[in-house]
Amino acid sequence: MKFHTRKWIKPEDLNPNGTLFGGRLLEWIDEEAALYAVVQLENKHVVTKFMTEIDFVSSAREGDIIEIGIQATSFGRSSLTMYCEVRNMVTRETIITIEKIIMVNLDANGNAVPHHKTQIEFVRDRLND
Ligand SMILES: CCCCCCCCCCCCCCCC(=O)SCCNC(=O)CCNC(=O)[C@H](O)C(C)(C)COP(=O)(O)OP(=O)(O)OC[C@H]1O[C@@H](n2cnc3c(N)ncnc32)[C@H](O)[C@@H]1OP(=O)(O)O
Repeated sequence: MKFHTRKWIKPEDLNPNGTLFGGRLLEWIDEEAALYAVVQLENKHVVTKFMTEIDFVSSAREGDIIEIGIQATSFGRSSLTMYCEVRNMVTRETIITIEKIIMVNLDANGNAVPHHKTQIEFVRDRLND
């Protein structure tokens, strides 16, 4: 799995306990998964449909750098299922895992439509075509 995005934990990202606010992390993950789906499905009309249980394994503190990893695990007809792991960039300690994030490919009217994708594609290969 590639960890494409790094975040530096700032005071505005903290909860009253002084650790990373879970809602902020979920926002970052949702955005990362949406962008991953946009690139894979080559369509900017995607929505989050479903997430499995979220397991906050450990936390992060102000000044920590975390990195977000997303990996496609299956391609449906209109859906894309992804696995997510967030870890501390320095210690490699896992912060959160999400077994399944499902994004759905939409048309301009917001209806689920087939994406005709079956495997992970790399942008560099598309540029070579
Ligand atoms: C290079 C370009 C630069 C441009 C750069 C622009 C970047 C710009 C990025 C913007 C990215 C924004 C991303 C924002 C992310 C949100 O904020 S999304 C907001 C929150 N989500 C929503 O509001 C979604 C609301 N739900 C819906 O609209 C409808 O449920 C949906 C998604 C259209 C699906 O409708 P539906 O009638 O359920 O459709 P249906 O065909 O039955 O199911 C569709 C698929 O979902 C699956 N599914 C349905 N229900 C479930 C379920 N409960 N569990 C699991 N799977 C399910 C089905 O199995 C099906 O999968 P496939 O078999 O087709 O693979």
